[in-house]
Amino acid sequence: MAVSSSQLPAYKTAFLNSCLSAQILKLGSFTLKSGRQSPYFFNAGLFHRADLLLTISDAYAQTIAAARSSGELGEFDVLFGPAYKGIPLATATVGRLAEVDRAQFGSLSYSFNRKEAKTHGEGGNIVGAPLKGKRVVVVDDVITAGTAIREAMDIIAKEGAILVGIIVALDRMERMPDPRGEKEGQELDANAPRMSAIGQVRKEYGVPVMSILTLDDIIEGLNGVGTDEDVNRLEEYRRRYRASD
Ligand SMILES: O=P(O)(O)OC[C@H]1O[C@H](OP(=O)(O)OP(=O)(O)O)[C@H](O)[C@@H]1O
Ligand SMILES: O=C(O)c1cc(=O)[nH]c(=O)[nH]1
Repeated sequence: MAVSSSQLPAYKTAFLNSCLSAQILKLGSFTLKSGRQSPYFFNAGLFHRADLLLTISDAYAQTIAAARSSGELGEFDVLFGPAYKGIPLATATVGRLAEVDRAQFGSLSYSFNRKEAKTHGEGGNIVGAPLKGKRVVVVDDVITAGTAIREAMDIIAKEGAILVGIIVALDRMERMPDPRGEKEGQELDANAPRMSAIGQVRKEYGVPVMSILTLDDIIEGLNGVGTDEDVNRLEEYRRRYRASD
């Protein structure tokens, strides 16, 4: 299955094709951390091969560099990768940014958290650059309900750092879970529109949240390439869970 959409920029098409050929983006039936059943899943753990790691770190680096040039993203000192999948992503992206523009990005650092604090040796749960007083961009794979990104932001605040922006590979564009529960097959209340976790973070923290791909891009790319059944399932999921922002 090879995507060649005239509606998507070339870099998105190339990234989408890499994700499909390495089965990083899979179609089927998956249970998300939020409990939702999804017809697609983005497994960033599969960017382990050298050429794929270069592809994704280049996509993050180009998106960050463009946002810096346009002024959308302010100055920053550290890329922070939340454990676990954010760790190789932030680390590889720091290296790629220095290759893209050594004068501007050569002194950037990476930093990440341990899920469990270390009690011997250097101790603590931050590895890499200490965060105190530093301006930080978070690099992660996916934001769905926002649980993981909020944990990352709590760490940044606790360490005394300043959040400047967030970048993810995929914006799933879905509404935050309804605290009253969401039963399979039950129509979600159209009178109670809910924002995406990304929209909520943008509003609450006033920082840019950038993504390389969105669910709209995936559907656009797969139109006429994937099976009708797969595309219909994606469209139905988007219709059901679409966020209000
Ligand atoms: O927005 P959310 O609903 O929190 O879901 C998205 C997050 O969940 C997964 O990470 P997970 O916390 O499972 O950790 P991992 O990186 O160790 O896989 C995934 O990698 C995203 O970061
Ligand atoms: O919501 C999730 O748990 C989730 C979705 C997705 O596409 N990829 C992932 O790693 N987690």
